[in-house]
Amino acid sequence: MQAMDIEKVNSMDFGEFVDVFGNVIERCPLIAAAVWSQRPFSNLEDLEKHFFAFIDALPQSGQEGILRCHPDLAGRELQRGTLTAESQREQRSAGLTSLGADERLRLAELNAQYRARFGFPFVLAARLSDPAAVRRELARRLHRPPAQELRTALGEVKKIGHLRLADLLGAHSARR
Ligand SMILES: NC(=O)N[C@H]1NC(=O)NC1=O
Repeated sequence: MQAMDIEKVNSMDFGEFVDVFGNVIERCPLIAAAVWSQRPFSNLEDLEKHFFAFIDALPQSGQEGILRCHPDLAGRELQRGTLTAESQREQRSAGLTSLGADERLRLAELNAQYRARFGFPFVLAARLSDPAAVRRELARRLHRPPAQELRTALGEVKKIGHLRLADLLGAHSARR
């Protein structure tokens, strides 16, 4: 899709808005549906603020639910080709689509350990990473206290959402 300006966003009806922004937060179109009610938006930052405020206002069960909507990095969905277009692109840009079998297995083991410990999948903004960094971060975050890890993981969801929004609105931002 072509980049658009904020006036265009503000003129969208509900259906169009959810079509365009429904996957800013992976597989959580409900968030875009709720954000639509907050229009008009003054700019990209303002729009983004509403997505993030919705996440922050959720109870812990809802925040964990958001994390659970994310596919594993280099996991079964990638193998099967059932990732969302956005996730596919992000995982490819991180080099996760061209891993050797050993590396894939190692990541699958770490992902399984992480999920067993925290009850949600390991989430990281893949576009800002590469296979070695993914493995390193997974191994490091695996040992953190659950409350701290939940905050970190939601921070990664926001980084992913920021990059997806910036793509849609054609903003050139390298903010992490
Ligand atoms: N598990 C996980 O982090 N998944 C995601 N990360 C990312 O950049 N795109 C995703 O789908």
